[in-house]
Amino acid sequence: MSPNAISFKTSQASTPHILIKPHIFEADMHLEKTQTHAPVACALWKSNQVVDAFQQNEQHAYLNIASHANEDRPAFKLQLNEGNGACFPWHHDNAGGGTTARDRGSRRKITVIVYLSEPPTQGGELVLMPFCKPELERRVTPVVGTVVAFRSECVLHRTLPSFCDKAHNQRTCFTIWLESDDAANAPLSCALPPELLTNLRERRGDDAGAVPYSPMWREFADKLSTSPANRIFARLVYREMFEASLRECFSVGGGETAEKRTRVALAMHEAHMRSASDALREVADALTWVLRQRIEENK
Ligand SMILES: O=C(O)CCC(=O)C(=O)O
Ligand SMILES: [Fe+2]
Repeated sequence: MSPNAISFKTSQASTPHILIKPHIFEADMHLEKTQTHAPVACALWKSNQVVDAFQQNEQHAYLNIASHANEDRPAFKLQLNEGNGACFPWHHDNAGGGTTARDRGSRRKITVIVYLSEPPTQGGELVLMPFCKPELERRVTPVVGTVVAFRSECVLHRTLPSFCDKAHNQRTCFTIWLESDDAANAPLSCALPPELLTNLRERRGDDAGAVPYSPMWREFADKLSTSPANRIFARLVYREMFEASLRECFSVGGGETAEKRTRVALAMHEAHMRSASDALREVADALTWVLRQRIEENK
């Protein structure tokens, strides 16, 4: 298995920075040695059963799940989390990536995870956080026999720090990504309704802040929650949550290496946020207002 890494892109053009997640390893099914070591999982990958299940269900037709043959199949990975607090920070699964079958992050639509071990002694849950919908937050305990499928292009998610004291409760799973032919990562149009633009303009006046946010921002947030476009705002709206999870993920193990890794991860996060335009920030502030309202309502 090889270390699981995260790639950060600070702009559309820049080459990604790669940082490894301590104590998390993965094996890519495109590699022959993985196929040999995991023949059952490999047979499932090659059978396209999971793709078929999504394609044949009319309810999922809008997702446009694509079929791929042989080497062109989307990623299928085995994952081992050794514990010691190892975790994934908040992310979407289609945040860029290359164009080869192995690294085609941009078309991912659905993530299917099959858990394979006893639950960790502590933590390790997968947390799903639909955009601006705190009432829909879900936690999944990673226990053998559990299968979870979610729209990873638009649902922010992470795993919580995992601790285990026995070999059989090291967190193991395999992950199947389903892609669509429409490039979910392409430049996104999610036009603001004109009333919301007017609302922003009014708020920008001399009496800044005196004009309230329009309740229509709630509807806009709802639309965004099922669109990959929410990725543009997620880091700004959930900035503290992102930061805390990056610290948790990269400081595992302590010492100089962990400190350096954490510093780099946080610097990338900051750079991402700094690169946001003023207009984007303004919209993110309005969406943050929606999120805070909803958190209050759910108390
Ligand atoms: O291990 C999990 O439960 C989630 C992993 C994940 O989010 C990913 O591989 O992108
Ligand atoms: Fe993910």
